[in-house]
Amino acid sequence: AEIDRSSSFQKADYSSYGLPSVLKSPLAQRNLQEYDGHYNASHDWLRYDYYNESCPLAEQIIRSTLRELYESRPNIAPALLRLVFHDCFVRGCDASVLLDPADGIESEKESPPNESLKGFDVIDVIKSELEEACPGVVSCADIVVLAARESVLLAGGPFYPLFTGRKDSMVSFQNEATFELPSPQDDLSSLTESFASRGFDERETVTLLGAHSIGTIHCKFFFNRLYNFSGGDGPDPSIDSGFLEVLRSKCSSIHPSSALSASPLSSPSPASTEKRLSTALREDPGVRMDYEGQGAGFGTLYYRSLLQGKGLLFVDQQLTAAEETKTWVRAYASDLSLFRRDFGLTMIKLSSLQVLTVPMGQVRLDCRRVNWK
Ligand code: HEM
Repeated sequence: AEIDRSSSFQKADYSSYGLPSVLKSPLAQRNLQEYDGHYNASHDWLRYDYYNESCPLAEQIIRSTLRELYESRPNIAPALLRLVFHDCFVRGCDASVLLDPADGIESEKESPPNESLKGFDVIDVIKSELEEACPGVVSCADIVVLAARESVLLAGGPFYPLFTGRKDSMVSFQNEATFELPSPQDDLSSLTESFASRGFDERETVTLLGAHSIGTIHCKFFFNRLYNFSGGDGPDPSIDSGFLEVLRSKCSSIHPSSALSASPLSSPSPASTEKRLSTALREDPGVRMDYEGQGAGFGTLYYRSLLQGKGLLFVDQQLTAAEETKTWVRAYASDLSLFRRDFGLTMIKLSSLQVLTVPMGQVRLDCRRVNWK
């Protein structure tokens, strides 16, 4: 993509996004204390505007490249938002999800929960622009978090400030990706346990799942809810009946054998199964998360749908299964600005999980490969 280096973006001015007052909220204070503790403990090098001297245009280049690509491919925004979750949730935000399989590397990309991840080519484009501007300086891990931040903004979500200075991992963690990423079939207690293991409380878990306001979910991830829920022969009783018909008709073309069985993503899948799943994905039309065509509203529509029994994934609908989480679903359904504030703060927290900083890690020259000296 061509970069317009002449256009000068202003340095992020958080006041125009209303963040300073946000940062005074109790949730923010708690989060910031956690970040401070985190950074002071071992990560003194993550800081605001890390590339100020070494690559002053870095964030602008990421922004303008994405904006240009987004014009013709708006689905890159949901893809990159999902990518940051899958990177940061598995051993932290270290770009390990970007590594291709190679000698000695069993890549996370090839683990079943990552099978339908997209956006790797977009990261490559951004990386090559950055390499041209400042060779060997900007890490892939920073690109992943900054690209997700721009994607949220492009999709109509909030802006949030991010520290930079992450380094890239030299290993990929395929087993962890297979077993530790949550499953679309998780019930509420598995979901909250899984997010608690990464330091997110129930409120933050509800907040993060608001990312499912945008993008597409392939039918195979919820097909069992339409016909043979829990191994029985009826639909999931928590689905609104009119919505059930809509979903059945949207997913009528997929072959039931390609749908997930009871516990699909929690066990490793042999190569033959992966091939079958990829073929199935190509034939699966999926359902857009803003299926009712009410505009790509980032936020409240998702939570309002949950309150009406119109969640797509079982795990989404589980947010209404207990008061502790349902309270936040209700709050976000009716208060867009509360959701936007919390979402920004929780994305800051997600983007700061277990980062690698000097002297650990490296700045990969190609995000798909480790630099071997
Ligand atoms: C319990 C936790 C989660 C589970 C089980 C889960 C699962 C899924 C599944 C199965 C899909 C559909 C993929 C496809 O059809 O190809 C999806 C899509 C997506 N997920 Fe999640 N997800 C979770 C949490 C999150 C979080 C925390 C984020 C980001 C902060 C996120 C962002 C997205 C986005 C943006 C999409 C749409 C991707 C696209 O259209 O390309 N998810 N997720």
